[in-house]
Amino acid sequence: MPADAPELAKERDFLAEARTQLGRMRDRVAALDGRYAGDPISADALEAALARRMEQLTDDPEIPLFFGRINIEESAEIFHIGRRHVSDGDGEPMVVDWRAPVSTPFYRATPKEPMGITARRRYGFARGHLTGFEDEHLTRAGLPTDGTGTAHSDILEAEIERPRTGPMRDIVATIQPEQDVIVRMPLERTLVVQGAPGTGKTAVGLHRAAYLLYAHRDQLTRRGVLVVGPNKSFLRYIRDVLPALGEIHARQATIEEIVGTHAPVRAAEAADVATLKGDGRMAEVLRNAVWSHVGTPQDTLVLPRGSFRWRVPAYEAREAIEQVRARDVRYALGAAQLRHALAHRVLVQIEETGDALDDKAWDVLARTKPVRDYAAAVWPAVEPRRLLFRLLSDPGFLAECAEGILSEAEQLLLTWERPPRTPGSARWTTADLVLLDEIVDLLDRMESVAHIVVDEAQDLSAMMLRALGRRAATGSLTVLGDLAQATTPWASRDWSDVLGHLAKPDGHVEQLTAGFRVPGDVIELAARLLPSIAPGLEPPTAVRRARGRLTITDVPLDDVLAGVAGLEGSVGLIVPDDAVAHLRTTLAATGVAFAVVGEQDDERPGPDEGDVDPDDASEFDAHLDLVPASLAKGLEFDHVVLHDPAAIVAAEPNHATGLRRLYVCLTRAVTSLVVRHDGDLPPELGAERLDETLVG
Ligand SMILES: Nc1ncnc2c1ncn2[C@@H]1O[C@H](COP(=O)(O)OP(=O)(O)OP(=O)(O)O)[C@@H](O)[C@H]1O
Repeated sequence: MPADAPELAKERDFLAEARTQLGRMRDRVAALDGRYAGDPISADALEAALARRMEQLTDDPEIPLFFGRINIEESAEIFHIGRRHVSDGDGEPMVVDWRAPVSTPFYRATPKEPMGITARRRYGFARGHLTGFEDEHLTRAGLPTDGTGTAHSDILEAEIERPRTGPMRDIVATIQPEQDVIVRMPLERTLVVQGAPGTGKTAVGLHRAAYLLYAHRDQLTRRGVLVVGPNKSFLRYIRDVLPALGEIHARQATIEEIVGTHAPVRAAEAADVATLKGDGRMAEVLRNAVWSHVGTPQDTLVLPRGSFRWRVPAYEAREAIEQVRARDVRYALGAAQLRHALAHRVLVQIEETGDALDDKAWDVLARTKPVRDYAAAVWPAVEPRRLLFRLLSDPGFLAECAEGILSEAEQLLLTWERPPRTPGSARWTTADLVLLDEIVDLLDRMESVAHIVVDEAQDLSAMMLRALGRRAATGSLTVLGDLAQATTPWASRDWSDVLGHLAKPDGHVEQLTAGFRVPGDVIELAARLLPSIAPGLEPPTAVRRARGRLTITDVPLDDVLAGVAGLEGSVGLIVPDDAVAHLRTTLAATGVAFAVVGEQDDERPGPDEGDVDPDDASEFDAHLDLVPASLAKGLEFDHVVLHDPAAIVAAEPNHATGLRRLYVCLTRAVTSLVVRHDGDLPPELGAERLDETLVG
């Protein structure tokens, strides 16, 4: 970093002035009074908007107001770039938002393609204090480069190498060109981002959400943005990222929470049953099941009106049904349209007698009891839970709906062995709720949000993807995932299938290849599994300078834990799920403070509801996290102790899935990884080829 003291002093003055101006902006908002709005509803909305604006303008002294600067060649203007826009008293920008178009060259300019800027400056900060800067001149030849056309940056390197603590942080100061291209893709584009572990998929997806919220503020806040993650612990891990970028309007949910509005999940089921329920063919079965309710009228509709009795013969009612069905509308709308079609036939007869009737009269006819009763008999209302209950408990009905779609064996697999007595007493599983979601949508079109970011998407079944696709029917999606990390039996093998199930066949696949998390040695070990689990996929290229520390050992776990106890940064002890309870007790006995990832899912007692150990840390804030292997996905820790890999593999329904789970667990480490085994390492790790020095 250059020791250019006068320039550094100038930048510090600029920072102080920017802070003053931010304070002024905040004071101005504070002086506005929502109560003077025209009516109470606008007043409430205005008050809420002002409160939000105040929140956005809050100055956190720990967070730098800007992290970069660019010099524009043509105008000779200088722009400081930060998390939010700050203007001076005359409305001139002092700091521009990182998402503004003017900021793009900060992320993407190279000496080869300077994008209209002459220089880029990056700032070093420590707890909000400006400590230095480094300049990169993009139009001067002969610069040292790292081979990618970008000069080496110590500040960038320090950010990438920093020890990890706590939940995930934003990467706004160091977004890389290949990542920035994805972040700023147009809203209409549905994208899949395939990337090996630690290539920044989650970070990129969240920054893309923040970018889209900025670039299409009205549309996105009105119609909504949804971030979907694999489980609640993961959502807790990422929950601070968007608020740190000033965005508090994105809903974050798991797929279980999304479909959980239909009924509570009360049971789990065998993998083969859940897999079949997640199969895309189920959509066709459910469609048949819903539409099987439409009957063939045999009787005449008779509608008494005054002294007349108007009639619609059965063959005309059949015709009306055909016409409505040909429109391919949702089932419930079809029922309403049938009532109107029947009423219309009566209307025409009345008009033929010389009576002129208007549309209101048409509506009234459609709502008369004889029309409603007749329509309800041939196009009855369908209750989703009742329908699914029937499908899973009545083999005859299932056979009718699944004919030519599911084999007899598959139908048998779907049918409940011991059916519950009523739909109300059914113990629904997650896969059932996804089916209910499909039925609800067959009945009535669901509302669509403007954009969905879905993480770990490789693990979703076809039916789950359909549930998300319909929620973005008039919007778009950013789909993040890694086929090599697929650990559900219903996972996708191909991104074009995923796009098909999302009903976005035109979406396209982007790749991220640079690994920001996992050090080289650890990648090399994990990559040995790739030929068995995802033959077409490449490991990431480690951009981290640190090679990392990798130890493979069979010494007792206590000794390993003693070895990592004093290390700086977070420690994740990843263990087979069924070892958690035992290790929890063992760790508690040692008096070490730790948290169990996922434990917060089961409502912890409040302060007045029992004894909460004050030493109990909450996950991601603790130095040591005990992590069930099934919840390791998406997380990272400075130091990982991976306990009993053979048992982690064996816990999965098949060996390939077990190896993928192991791959996920092996790739959580930022600095060091200890693989602790009992002499039974999975052969795919190539233990015989392990370097002597690694084997502790
Ligand atoms: N441009 C960047 N600058 C600094 N750090 C980065 C950058 N991109 C990613 N990282 C860091 O790399 C780590 C991994 O990122 P992230 O979790 O988004 O990767 P991922 O591809 O989603 O991984 P996984 O497949 O394991 O879920 C995070 O700590 C993230 O902050």
